Amino acid sequence: MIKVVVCGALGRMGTAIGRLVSESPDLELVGGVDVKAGSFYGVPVVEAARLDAFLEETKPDVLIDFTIANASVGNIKAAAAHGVALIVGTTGFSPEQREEIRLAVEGHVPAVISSNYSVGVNIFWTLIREAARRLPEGYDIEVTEAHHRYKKDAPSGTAKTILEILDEEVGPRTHLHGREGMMERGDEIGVHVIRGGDIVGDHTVLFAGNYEVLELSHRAYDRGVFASGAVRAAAWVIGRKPGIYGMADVLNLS
Ligand SMILES: NC(=O)C1=CN([C@@H]2O[C@H](COP(=O)(O)OP(=O)(O)OC[C@H]3O[C@@H](n4cnc5c(N)ncnc54)[C@H](OP(=O)(O)O)[C@@H]3O)[C@@H](O)[C@H]2O)C=CC1
Ligand SMILES: O=C(O)C1=N[C@H](C(=O)O)C[C@H](O)C1
Repeated sequence: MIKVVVCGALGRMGTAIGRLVSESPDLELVGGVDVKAGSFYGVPVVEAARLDAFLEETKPDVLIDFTIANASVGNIKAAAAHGVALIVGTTGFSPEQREEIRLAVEGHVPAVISSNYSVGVNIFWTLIREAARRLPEGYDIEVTEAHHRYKKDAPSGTAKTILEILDEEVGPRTHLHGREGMMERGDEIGVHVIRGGDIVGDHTVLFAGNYEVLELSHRAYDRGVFASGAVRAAAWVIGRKPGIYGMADVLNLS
């Protein structure tokens, strides 16, 4: 059995992941970590300050982290120091934090890090790459994302991954976050963020040319799509060489 600890256990994603791990025949949920102690699915959730001691006591094979960027970096370092494999779904990292994570992980433990664990979004990213590569010059590009009212980071991690893909395929362009007032369109990529209600996660890329618009969209209806991807990655990551992997590796898309 693969022993799993979930960081952010009492959050929206931690709860969904904990349930799937507890129901899996191949995985054993040994506990959770959150800001406050508690329990979930019959196992303890310990306070964040006890993470090191908890890893020492429970000796998990994998730690799944869906918390917040500032907390996640420390959780990743703790797991790597204990030789625990990682699945990281947290978004909103700064470039400096990404570098800290890379240094903590590379050469130490295998880690899957993805801004989106759904199968659909991972296919969506390949379609965006293909469209951006094939369309001739002259198409304007706009990226829109919508999420629930509680989401803290903006734009979403998925939207940032989309922008990375577009930059790779069409060359780096300015990312213009919203528009207001008088302005002429240049060759920027417009980025638009919507927050409201209980929207699980919508992303759209629009390529607008003369007399035609190509629009690619993905809509998640339930967090289960992210949770099941993260749990699938947890089973996959065991036994891999140390280093950073993406969900495309798990799904064999690359
Ligand atoms: N990659 C993907 O597929 C997906 C990624 N996400 C990302 O996952 C993250 C979590 O999302 P979501 O579950 O909606 O957020 P929630 O706020 O519901 O859950 C996060 C949980 O982490 C807790 N937390 C904060 N600091 C720590 C810490 N140091 N150690 C342990 N737990 C801590 C929070 O406690 P408290 O509330 O008390 O601060 C909260 O319970 C976000 O970054 C989000 O963007 C979300 C969905 C899919
Ligand atoms: O916070 C969320 O809810 C989500 N976050 C991820 C992101 O920032 O891209 C993935 C998904 O869209 C849901």
